[in-house]
Amino acid sequence: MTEKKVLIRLDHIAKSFGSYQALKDINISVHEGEILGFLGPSGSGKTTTIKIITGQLKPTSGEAFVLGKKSTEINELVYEQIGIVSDNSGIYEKLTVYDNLRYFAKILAVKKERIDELLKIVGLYEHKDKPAEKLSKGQGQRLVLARAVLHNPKVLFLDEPTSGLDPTTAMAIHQLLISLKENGMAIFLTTHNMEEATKLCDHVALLNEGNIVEFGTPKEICLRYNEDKQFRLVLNNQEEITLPANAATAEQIKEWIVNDTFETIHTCEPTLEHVFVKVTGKELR
Ligand SMILES: Nc1ncnc2c1ncn2[C@@H]1O[C@H](COP(=O)(O)OP(=O)(O)OP(=O)(O)O)[C@@H](O)[C@H]1O
Repeated sequence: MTEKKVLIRLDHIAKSFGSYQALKDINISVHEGEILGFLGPSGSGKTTTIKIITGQLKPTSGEAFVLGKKSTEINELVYEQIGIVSDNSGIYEKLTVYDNLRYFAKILAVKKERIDELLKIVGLYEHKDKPAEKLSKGQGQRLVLARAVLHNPKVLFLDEPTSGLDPTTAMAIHQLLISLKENGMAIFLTTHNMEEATKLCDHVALLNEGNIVEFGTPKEICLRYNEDKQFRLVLNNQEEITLPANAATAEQIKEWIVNDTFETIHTCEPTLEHVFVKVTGKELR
């Protein structure tokens, strides 16, 4: 098997604003075909990190690389292979959905057929003649995403891609991100939605007060915090009970199996949301 290329790398990145140290010592790699979830409470340094990787901010110390190039030296050739979705996404409100994409397609030398293909994927094809200002929030977010991936970049940065979207639209965006990743794109994603991170991300980095305090697959991280091993059962009379994983419980469950006394049995490992609150001491926003 060929080794996957590292497309984003942060090497001992620190960033101070005056006397305030926003990032302390950040080290991460994101490979081709990987979605990294960059999670952290409000103000923990997520946007600052994206700005450093994409060359919009200089780190105080350390080095960031994107597509093998130092972030402080990114040129047009590298920018052409990066997609960024943030608040300021450069959509022209008065232009129609189609014309917005056609405008960027021209700049990026993308074939017109790609516009129709993407509009269908993000579910905006039937709205293609609407001015962007008339789109709903979810439709607008999908247009911004379509614009960011129009030229099929190798690396994509997404700040909260599905915040405030209905579940169907969020799912359509998830499917698009999975297909982009399967085609080799490296996706760097910030989210406050722990369910989204669990479902979508190959790896998750948990940022707190400028440091990465946990890193791993969502499953690995959750299992690290599985201290009180327990089972949750629903009995035939709908009663729900939680029991510790010990010999007495094993005996009890054996008896219930023999007598067909329960409906369901689950293990109770913590969710990423539990871990987040435990590690950061902060509730999700
Ligand atoms: N230009 C700046 N000057 C001074 N302080 C800044 C600047 N940019 C960010 N900060 C501070 O750095 C810290 C990290 O900010 P950042 O925007 O990276 O957080 P975040 O994790 O993206 O937060 P949120 O989830 O709320 O978007 C915050 O305390 C913020 O006030």
